[in-house]
Amino acid sequence: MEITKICCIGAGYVGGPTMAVIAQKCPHIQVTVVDLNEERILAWNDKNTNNIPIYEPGLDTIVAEARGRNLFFSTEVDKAIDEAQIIFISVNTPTKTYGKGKGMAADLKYIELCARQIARVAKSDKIVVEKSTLPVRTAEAIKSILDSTGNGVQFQILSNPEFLAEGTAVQDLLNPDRILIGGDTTEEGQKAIQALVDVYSNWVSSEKILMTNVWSSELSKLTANAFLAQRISSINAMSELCEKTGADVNEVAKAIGMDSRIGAKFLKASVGFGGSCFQKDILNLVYIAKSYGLNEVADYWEQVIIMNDHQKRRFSNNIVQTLYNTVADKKITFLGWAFKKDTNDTRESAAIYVANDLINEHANIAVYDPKVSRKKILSDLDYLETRTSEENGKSIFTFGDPYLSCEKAHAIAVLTEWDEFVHYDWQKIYDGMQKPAFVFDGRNILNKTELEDIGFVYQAIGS
Ligand SMILES: NC(=O)c1ccc[n+]([C@@H]2O[C@H](COP(=O)([O-])OP(=O)(O)OC[C@H]3O[C@@H](n4cnc5c(N)ncnc54)[C@H](O)[C@@H]3O)[C@@H](O)[C@H]2O)c1
Ligand SMILES: O=c1ccn([C@@H]2O[C@H](COP(=O)(O)OP(=O)(O)O[C@H]3O[C@H](CO)[C@@H](O)[C@H](O)[C@H]3O)[C@@H](O)[C@H]2O)c(=O)[nH]1
Repeated sequence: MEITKICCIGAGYVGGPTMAVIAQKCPHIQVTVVDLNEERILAWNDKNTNNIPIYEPGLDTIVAEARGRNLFFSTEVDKAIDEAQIIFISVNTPTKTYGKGKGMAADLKYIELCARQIARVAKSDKIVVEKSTLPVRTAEAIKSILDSTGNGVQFQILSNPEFLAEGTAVQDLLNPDRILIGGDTTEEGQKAIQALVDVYSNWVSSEKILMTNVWSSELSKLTANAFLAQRISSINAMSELCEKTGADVNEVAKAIGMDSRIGAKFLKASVGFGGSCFQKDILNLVYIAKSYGLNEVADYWEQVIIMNDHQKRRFSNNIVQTLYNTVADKKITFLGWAFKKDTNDTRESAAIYVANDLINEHANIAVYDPKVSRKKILSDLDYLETRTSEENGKSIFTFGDPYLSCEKAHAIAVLTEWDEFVHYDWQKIYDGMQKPAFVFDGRNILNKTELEDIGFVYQAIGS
């Protein structure tokens, strides 16, 4: 089957960049990204590609090249579904905040709505691709909804999880480690797999395209995130032991990372991992394991989250303790609010939880982040429902200039590893601060010797 029209439901951090790259690499395919969120679609269509809703290095250039040619952003969901041969579902699958599985299971209501909408609208055969991260066996539920229409339309469901990391999304999409496609072993299933393989083959070599059954594909995504997050919690656990013993976690990470069986990546100790995926996907994995009665499996993975929560809490406790057991009315400057560098995404960022703890201790928090707005910071805190929006507003001070944000501060906490923080004039910052001037480096990016020579009291993670 020659694919000429693709539609993607969900113009978020996955749908937007993924479809932009498909459109760039497949000029013969019309790619339409649809979303219910009008504001988001308007921003994707903004004449100035600096204003697209997602900040990812290189994304604006790709959008500028393909948009209007074969890449379209629209709120006309029905029309796009009707026209497309392949429909990607890239909607959000957050942790449930209500009912059975609250706080653990993935909320599949948006997925189900998509399936029902496709079932209602489709008049010709479609390949439906799960791009969102989903619990293993979700394809079964989607299939059941799609096959109940009685209108004779044939649907093939594929699982094609996305492995991009934010901040490097464009590079990850252009040069993926692998493309995973799960589908049925039937002849129709194999044809559908081949149609999707043909799309990716426009820029990904065949040895990187892996085909499995649907359940393996769905579960591989949760497994990959669990393994990645586990490495961070493992090194963070060691960081605490390093602090007690005089070992240095950076040295330990380097030493173990040189073992080719362990590998050097994802061993950076930090204030704790954030982002919309790791916690959500591990909690989902834990829930699935429990639902099959696999309590040891569930407990094993839950420990990754417990360790991460401990790491965030340890960081805020240490700030309070070091500042003579009180931060009340003190100015603590946060450099960074995003969950990692090179993204404007703040979901589950460690900064939110550290700020929340310090506001409980009556600190004033000054924030500078090159890509995150005051509105976003306040909504992140409001979401925790620890106190009123008004109270949050009175505790948070945001700055567009990093030097101003540090003026008269009692302490600086580095929450995101933005490159620019390393290159600041730290002498100038020191001169403007209260003394002793403390720096708590939650990302281990600053030069300890240089800072101590200036006069800072410098504390990193794990040394
Ligand atoms: N963010 C990442 O880096 C990443 C990477 C890999 C996989 N994932 C997975 O991809 C999925 C999407 O994540 P995201 O970060 O892009 O989420 P997101 O919240 O940024 O985007 C989802 C979009 O879907 C839209 N939407 C929801 N229901 C809809 C409907 N019925 N019709 C039309 N639009 C609808 C929302 O308005 C939103 O704009 C999740 O399952 C996530 O786990 C995310
Ligand atoms: O050694 C490390 C590596 C990462 N982090 C932190 O871990 C979090 C997640 O980082 P990263 O994995 O790079 O970004 P995400 O965009 O969350 O990407 C993860 O989650 C995505 C969504 O499922 C997957 O597609 C990706 O493969 C997976 O890496 C961030 O807070 C990082 O600062 C560390 O603390 N130490």
